[in-house]
Amino acid sequence: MTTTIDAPPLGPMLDDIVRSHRPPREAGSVPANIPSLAAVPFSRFGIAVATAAGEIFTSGDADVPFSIQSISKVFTLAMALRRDSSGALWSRVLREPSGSAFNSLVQLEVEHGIPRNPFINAGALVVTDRLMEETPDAATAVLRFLTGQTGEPGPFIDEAAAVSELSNSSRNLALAHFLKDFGNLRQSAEAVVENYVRQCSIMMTCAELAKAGLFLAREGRGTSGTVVSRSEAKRIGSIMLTCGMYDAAGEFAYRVGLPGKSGVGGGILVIVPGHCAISVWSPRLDAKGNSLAGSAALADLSDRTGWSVF
Ligand SMILES: NC(=O)CC[C@H](N)C(=O)O
Repeated sequence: MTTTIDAPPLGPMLDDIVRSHRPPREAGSVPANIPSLAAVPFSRFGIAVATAAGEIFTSGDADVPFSIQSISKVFTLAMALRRDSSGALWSRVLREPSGSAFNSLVQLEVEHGIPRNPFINAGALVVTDRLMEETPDAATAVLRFLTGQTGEPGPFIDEAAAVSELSNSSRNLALAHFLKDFGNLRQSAEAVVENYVRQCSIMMTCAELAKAGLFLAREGRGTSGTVVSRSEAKRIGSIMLTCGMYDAAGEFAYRVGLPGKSGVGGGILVIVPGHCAISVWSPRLDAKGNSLAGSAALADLSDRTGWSVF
């Protein structure tokens, strides 16, 4: 990695990324099961970089809250690992790329209720179930964690969006019932899906999300102390790289070369270990459920800066 944070100047570069990648016309899709996301204008585009040194650079709609959706899976995993000193979580969920859609049922049945990784829906349901063992209202605990990391009261749960997603959650309920049938869920399927959907409905801005993810770029050290150990931070980054973009993880690693986690709200969180956390948001999605313009912008940014783990 030859390029440093401030050369070339990051602020003007981010402005240029926004100019180049903000969608000029409607393209891509919105998720069918989350009605509130269809109402977000296609032309929204924001980007933020939070540096290990404590600086924050933003451009475009970086201060507009959006639904973090599956990006929440990174934070729930970090929270669960903090409570999992025995490593028992890893007997309930694997760490392998799935090569399947994030909400696929097929693999879970064939593989006897052990999800491939914590970043597909089945794996995230197991992680949420683990959090609920100590904290029944896990979604509120996730919100508190994020508020703590951003140092601002900004993040909030869009409860109306959660209610509407919950009434369209047959597939996630099916996954949860499969997990329960295989003995891999302690709480009821309904309670786990409700917490999961509420954690997905957390609203954050790009600036807040980049700040919240910074501990992963700083060997586990967050804004107010250690979040996870150095080796856990490395491992979460490894799972982001191999599984964070579902069945497009290989393509994203090829184009961007950095650990990332997407959500169907159109956000992507990316980690440059030792340097910074980047978040980008553009609401329209490709066929795999990843932000269309967001992925392109990150490929462009990593090419311009040389930021890569390779
Ligand atoms: N990939 C995602 O962001 C999926 C999250 C969404 N809440 C779902 O479960 O379908």
